[in-house]
Amino acid sequence: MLGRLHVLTDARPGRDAVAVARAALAAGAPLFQVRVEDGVHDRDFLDFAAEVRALCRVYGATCLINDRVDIALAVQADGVHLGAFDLPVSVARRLLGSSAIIGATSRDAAGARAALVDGADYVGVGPCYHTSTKDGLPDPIGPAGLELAAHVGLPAIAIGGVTLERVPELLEAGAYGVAVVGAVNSADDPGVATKALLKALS
Ligand SMILES: Cc1ncc(COP(=O)(O)OP(=O)(O)O)c(N)n1
Ligand SMILES: Cc1nc(C(=O)O)sc1CCOP(=O)(O)O
Ligand SMILES: [Mg+2]
Repeated sequence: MLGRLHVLTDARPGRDAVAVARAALAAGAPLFQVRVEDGVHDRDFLDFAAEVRALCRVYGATCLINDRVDIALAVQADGVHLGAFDLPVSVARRLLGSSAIIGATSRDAAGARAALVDGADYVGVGPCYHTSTKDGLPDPIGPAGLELAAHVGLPAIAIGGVTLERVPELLEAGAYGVAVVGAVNSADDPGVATKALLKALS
């Protein structure tokens, strides 16, 4: 079953993303998405992904790779998350096979319907709120925008500015789950933050 809490790695310089991953996984995070900053060398992405993938195995969690089908194959991840500028879902499916988990970013209902037709397993819908984690995003769609994309037949994972306090309104709008960077990676205690998010999602 697809996890309801997707924790994305925060590999910005100066952060110990692996320590955060270990704490979140130990606290029960069911799914990690390995995401690195633009410009990271392939070799470094590969090594980091292999480390997180190995940790996910220890804790029985799902491991997805952001953007990169080749790295997912190389570390035997469970799947990938793909956006508008990444490989199409259909190509990733051909390369990864039917059992791979493939997520697609959707910004509206039309995008979510396209992801469904393309064979995605879930849609990452956002930005739901303002986020300081990523630049260049369109205006936030809010719970109302999420609601439109969450009812096309694929599990919707709300992303962008998701906090513990916002989880109830996102679930109310039809989210299957949430994806977070800051809410876990910038928390004083990533394990405690993970547990609180899981409780809110249950
Ligand atoms: C769950 C989830 N939803 C959306 C995204 C964003 O993906 P994308 O649009 O490809 O942007 P980058 O993350 O690659 O910068 C995501 N990663 N995860
Ligand atoms: C990686 C990413 N993609 C988004 C999108 O809307 O496509 S928002 C986002 C960053 C999410 O970080 P935080 O939980 O700290 O707001
Ligand atoms: Mg992408």
